[in-house]
This record gives sequence, C-alpha cells and structure tokens, in this order.
Amino acid sequence: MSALNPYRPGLFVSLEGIDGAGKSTQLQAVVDVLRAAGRQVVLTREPGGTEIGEKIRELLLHQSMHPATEALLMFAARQEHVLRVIEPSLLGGADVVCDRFTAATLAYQGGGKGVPAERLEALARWVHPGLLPDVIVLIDVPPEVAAQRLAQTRQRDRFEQESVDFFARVRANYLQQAAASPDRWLVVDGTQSPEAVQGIITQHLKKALQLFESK
Ligand SMILES: Nc1ncnc2c1ncn2[C@@H]1O[C@H](COP(=O)(O)OP(=O)(O)O)[C@@H](O)[C@H]1O
Ligand SMILES: Cc1cn([C@H]2C[C@H](O)[C@@H](COP(=O)(O)OP(=O)(O)O)O2)c(=O)[nH]c1=O
Repeated sequence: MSALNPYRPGLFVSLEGIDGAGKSTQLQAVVDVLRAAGRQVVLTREPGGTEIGEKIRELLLHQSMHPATEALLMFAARQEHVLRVIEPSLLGGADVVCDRFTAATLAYQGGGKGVPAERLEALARWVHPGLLPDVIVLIDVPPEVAAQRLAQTRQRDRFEQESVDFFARVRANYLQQAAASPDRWLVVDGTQSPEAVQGIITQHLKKALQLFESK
C-alpha cells in the first residue's frame, strides 16, 4: 500500500513534460517495467481515457477557447476518467500509468495561460479529493529543444503551436511543482539519449514499486 494514498492497492504513475519532451517515447517503457514486476497495468491518457473524455479532447485540441473554459473542460474530462477508469483500476489492484494528469492543468492553463492556481486547486479538490499520482515523472527539456524536435517530426495541434515563451512558463511551473513535492516527483533531464532517460525512469520506478509493495 502507498504511504501517500494508503487506501488502495494500485500504484498511480503519471508522465509530464512540455510538448516534444519525449513523453510518448517513454510511456511503453514505464508500462513494461511495471509488468515485468508482475503488476497488472492500465495505460491511459488525459485529456481523454473515456468516451466522453476523448470527445472533449477533440474539442480542446482543435477549437480555440478561453483559458478558463479550457481548464474546466480538462477537469470535466478528468472527472469521468477518475470515476470510470482511474479509481476502479487502482481499487481493483491494477497500476495506472497516465499520460498527463492534474499537474498538466496547473502547468499549462495555470503557468502557461494565467488561470489562477487557487481555482485550479479548488477544482482538483472537487474532482479527485485525496487522489494524486504516487509517482510523477517529469521529462524536462528546454522549450527550444522541444520545438526543434517537433519541427522535425509532426503536424502540430493547437497546444503545440504555442510560443517558446509559453512553453518556458509551462516548464517553470512544472519545475516549481516538482520542487514543492520532491518525494512524489522525479525530474529527468530529457536532453539525454532516449536510452539514458529510460534507464533513469526504470531505476526510479523499480525503487518506488519496492517501497509501495513493502507498505
Ligand atoms: N531523448 C530524446 N532525444 C532526442 N529525441 C527524442 C528524445 N525523446 C524523444 N525524441 C524525439 O522527439 C520527438 C518528440 O517526442 P515525443 O515522445 O513524441 O514527445 P512528447 O510525447 O513529449 O510530445 C519525437 O520525434 C521523438 O522521436
Ligand atoms: C491533461 C492536459 C493536457 N494539456 C495539453 C498538453 C498537450 O499539448 C495537449 C495534449 O496532451 P498530450 O496528448 O499529452 O500531447 P502530446 O502527447 O502530443 O504531447 O493537451 C493541457 O493543456 N492541460 C491539461 O490538463
């Protein structure tokens, strides 16, 4: 059982980082390390993870809207996700690996777009009282590096078209959150090779799992 969330048997892991940090590249390795340890794993994402959540995701990624609307839709999608996927999985004993969670709303809508943190924190208390990931992996890269990677690869969605300044604010907010809860966060230097990033995440998760299973 977890020291942080002592009421449930599943480990909750989320991955965070600015767009282009290398999150998608590392997701499967996170799942693999847990499965190799004999755990059952549910891989999911935000915004999304449920039928309603995926519809909200489509709106969010492609329609322009006020940052407050954006934040409220993120939490609407999250409410469905927590109630239908995350909590039942954790309570049933499965680990949940989530591509982004509430830290992303604090960083993007809060740090990046100026929605007041206390409003976002109030929504978080409403939508998932007492529930936070046990481990939050932040893949940290300077926005210039992320932009260069994205330019070389894919069509950008609405969020990925934001400026380097925007991503600098998002990154700074993530780093502040991590500094405030060092026991929960792992900050990995994402400018290293994918193999090096994977090695650091794997080692950390193995230790976190040992601690979790010994409680
Ligand atoms: N450590 C790394 N070093 C160099 N390039 C990377 C690294 N990790 C990912 N990439 C590349 O950067 C781009 C964005 O990675 P991706 O995993 O899709 O990022 P995210 O999911 O965080 O937006 C992809 O082309 C990917 O191959
Ligand atoms: C969960 C979440 C995501 N986002 C943004 C970050 C991403 O740009 C976008 C989609 O997330 P994601 O699917 O993680 O993007 P990618 O894998 O392409 O990096 O939504 C927020 O702005 N706030 C949030 O709360």
